[in-house]
Amino acid sequence: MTESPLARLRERQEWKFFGVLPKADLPLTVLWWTLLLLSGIVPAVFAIATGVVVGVVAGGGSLVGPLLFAGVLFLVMQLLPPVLQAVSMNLGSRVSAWLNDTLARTCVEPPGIAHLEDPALAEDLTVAREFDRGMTGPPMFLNVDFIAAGLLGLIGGVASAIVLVGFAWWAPLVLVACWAATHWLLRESGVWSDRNTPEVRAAQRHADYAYRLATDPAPAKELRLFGLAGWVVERFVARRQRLFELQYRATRLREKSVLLCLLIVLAGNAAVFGALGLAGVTGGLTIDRIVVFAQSAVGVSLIAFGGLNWALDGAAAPVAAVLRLEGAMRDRGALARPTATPQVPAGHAPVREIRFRGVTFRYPGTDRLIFDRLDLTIPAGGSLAIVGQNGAGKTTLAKLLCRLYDPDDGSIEVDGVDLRDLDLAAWRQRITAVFQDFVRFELPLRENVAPAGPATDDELRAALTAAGADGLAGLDTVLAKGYPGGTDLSGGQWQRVALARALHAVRTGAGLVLLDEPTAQLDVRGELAIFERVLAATRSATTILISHRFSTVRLADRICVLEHGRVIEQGSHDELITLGGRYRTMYQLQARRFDAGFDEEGVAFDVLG
Ligand SMILES: Nc1ncnc2c1ncn2[C@@H]1O[C@H](COP(=O)(O)OP(=O)(O)OP(=O)(O)O)[C@@H](O)[C@H]1O
Repeated sequence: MTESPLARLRERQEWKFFGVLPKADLPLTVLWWTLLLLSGIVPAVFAIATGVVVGVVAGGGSLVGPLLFAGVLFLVMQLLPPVLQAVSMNLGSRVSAWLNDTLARTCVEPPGIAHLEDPALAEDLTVAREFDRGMTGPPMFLNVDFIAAGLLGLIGGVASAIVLVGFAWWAPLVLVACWAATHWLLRESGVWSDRNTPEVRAAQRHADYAYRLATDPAPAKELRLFGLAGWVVERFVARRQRLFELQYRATRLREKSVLLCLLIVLAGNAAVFGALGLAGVTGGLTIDRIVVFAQSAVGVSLIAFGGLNWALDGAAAPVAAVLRLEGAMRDRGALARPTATPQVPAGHAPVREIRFRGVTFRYPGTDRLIFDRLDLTIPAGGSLAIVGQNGAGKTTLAKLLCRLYDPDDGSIEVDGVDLRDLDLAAWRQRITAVFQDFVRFELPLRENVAPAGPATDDELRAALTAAGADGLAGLDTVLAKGYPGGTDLSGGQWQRVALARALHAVRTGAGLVLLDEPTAQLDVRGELAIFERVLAATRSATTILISHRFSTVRLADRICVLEHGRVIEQGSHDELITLGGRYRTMYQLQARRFDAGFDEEGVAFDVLG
């Protein structure tokens, strides 16, 4: 089935661009279009007014009225452009703001996170995020100004063409066709058409990455240490160069096309002006009418070339990208629908147990099986440590518990209710976590500990003390350099703050605590003391600890060993040591490494590879 022309038009990114303008700012858009129409029509009316003045001069009569009218029009013609420019730029900024807000919402709103990891969406995401940086074209506020100039040409040209109908019906048709052909010829010759190719977008992504490597503080250490400064700059310059080349190639006027355009335009104008001249000579047209029509014939040329296509391509690309992402991210970040009315977990969930039943899971868009019919029961109210080699799936298990993804097969049940049938927001309110890559909010310590809501100073201090983080900074000190009075913390200090955040959440109702390497950056002495305190503070909750440090692992009530997507051993520390399986091997390996007299019991050891 072929699409209707209207449907095809609606699919065009230019159409989408104009559709977004009223969403960005309705009154400003109405004003913009009104000013555009006025600005486009006034010069054609001015041509008529000058014709009237010439007619009066030639034929006699009072000049006051015609001169006054022409004078007012002239004044309006002088006043409109700066006003239109200001409105265009303002509207462009509103469009930028709308796009940025929409993109932020689009990224944040889906309940899952797969949409942020999907390579198929990465290019659109780059275009949508970077459009105002000027890497592949002017920023939006300038583009809207260029678009206004282009539209003005079109409206002005059409207005002049309408006036020219008074001379001969064919004259405006010929001129409009000739001038419009310049658009078609130049566009078809590829002048504007390849500005947003995958190659441009890929170059943009690489340039952007190199730029961030160079300007962000985090990579600064490695750049210097590994002597990568030159490499980053070269990479950035090379990608930018490539972008410029692509841009240049895309915008370069092809000589052959231009020559053809000039010939067409020359022929059309020769015909019209020839006819005008002839009509003047043979007395078919009076001088005032010749003045009007000659100006109109010149006015039709406003349709020509213009930067309209070019500016529209540039402005419409991010709009189309954001609108595409809106739908795609909603789909990719969606989770399975509940089979019944979502249930709100009772009390401090879970009450009895969490059970993984035959859970099979691959990350979306990948083939590797992370869990293969995994069965695991986590009794509520105790602590469970999960151990296993790098990449065994420990963090993935925590992410599934947070329902950031759904299993491909099997189910995760909380007190017998499938996680998919629980009210997601209510479930997440009952979970707290310290992830390996926890967020270091550039906010005051207060909000780092209690980001979700207000807390009293006493509550905050209690959480900080339990996490061994008292005295790090004032509650209102911003934990980032670059803010007045701001400070940065060491890795271990940050980890204590993240622990305090989790402990505070437990105090305010979280019943499931996920700790993914929560003490990896703590010094050996601090680690044990703090972990014991954390266990005490989370006694009322169900705690899941992921760790390579057996000194903390052994403190958990139960331990499970994850390998090849399944649980291969389970039990208390003593039980697993007695069992003499994988846990015991790993434990002893680590104990031996740290057997250098740290601790008689071999308690203080470190990461197992
Ligand atoms: N977002 C993702 N998309 C695709 N694959 C992923 C993603 N995150 C992790 N993986 C893969 O899933 C596997 C399990 O990762 P996971 O982070 O759960 O391991 P882990 O047991 O926590 O490892 P570690 O001890 O190193 O922290 C790894 O092979 C990893 O490459």
